Amino acid sequence: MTLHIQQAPDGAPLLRVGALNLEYRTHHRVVRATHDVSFDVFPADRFVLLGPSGCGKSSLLKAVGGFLPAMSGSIMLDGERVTQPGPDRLMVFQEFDQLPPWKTVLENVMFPLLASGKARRAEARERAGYFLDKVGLAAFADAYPHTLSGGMKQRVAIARALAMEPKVLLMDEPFAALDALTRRKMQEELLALWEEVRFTLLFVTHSIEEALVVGSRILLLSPHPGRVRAEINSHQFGINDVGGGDFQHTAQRIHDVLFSDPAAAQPDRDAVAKPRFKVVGGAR
Ligand SMILES: Nc1ncnc2c1ncn2[C@@H]1O[C@H](COP(=O)(O)OP(=O)(O)OP(=O)(O)O)[C@@H](O)[C@H]1O
Repeated sequence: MTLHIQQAPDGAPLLRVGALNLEYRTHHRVVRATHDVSFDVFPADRFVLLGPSGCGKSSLLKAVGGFLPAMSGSIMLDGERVTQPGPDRLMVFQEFDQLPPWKTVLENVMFPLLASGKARRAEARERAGYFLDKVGLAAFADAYPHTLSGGMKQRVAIARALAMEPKVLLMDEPFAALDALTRRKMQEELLALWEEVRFTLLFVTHSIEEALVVGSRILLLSPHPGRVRAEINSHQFGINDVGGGDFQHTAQRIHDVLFSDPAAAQPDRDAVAKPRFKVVGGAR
């Protein structure tokens, strides 16, 4: 089976978010979710949006997904403005009830391929089988979702999204509802899958550890309303680095940038060997 890996010409960003302001308007008030957020995601990035609860991470993901319109600013995917949802941006959520319970695992993965007209039945079956194998669920193709564990359901949701070969896979705290051991295993499996398929990932979490493990680049957002505090490269960390000195040091610095003195975001002279914090904003 041929997989189409997204390549942008000339190293251009695949996804470009510019000065994005997001708001929710109710009868009584207006809630500003993000303020002037800008970032670029390149092909095969594992780009993480990290920040405290309420800083607008999910709102950003919804906006990239085309479900939440921009109040101002822009979202460009592969040179096209994002104005509505599309099969080139698929989302995996935290909840375990993303799979229609009346369809088998195989039918669940085939469904978007058939519904979107992206593949006919035979090809959809082949693709679905391929990705179910990749997430270790080939033996459960005929099972129904209610017979699966939470982690298995998330694997099906990932297989279903990847089978569509989206330009960007959007994941909103996909492992947050899992127990610690399963969560760690799922992170490991996601990285193994990425090694094989090299998809582009936009991943939301409020766990610093998860951001460092899953991400190759991390955008740090301030508390509500979310503004960009800093951006770091984190590709050097993997699952086996958790607990190590460099990992802990970086995690502590991220914590400082996110939660305490914004001046901690300033690069210090003795931290040159560690991930570079590209400071985007100052104290606010
Ligand atoms: N449907 C909505 N209507 C009104 N306000 C909303 C709505 N959804 C989110 N908000 C507000 O927008 C802000 C950002 O919310 P969002 O869910 O994007 O944050 P988050 O960083 O993903 O938080 P968490 O980590 O807790 O999920 C919050 O102040 C929230 O109360």
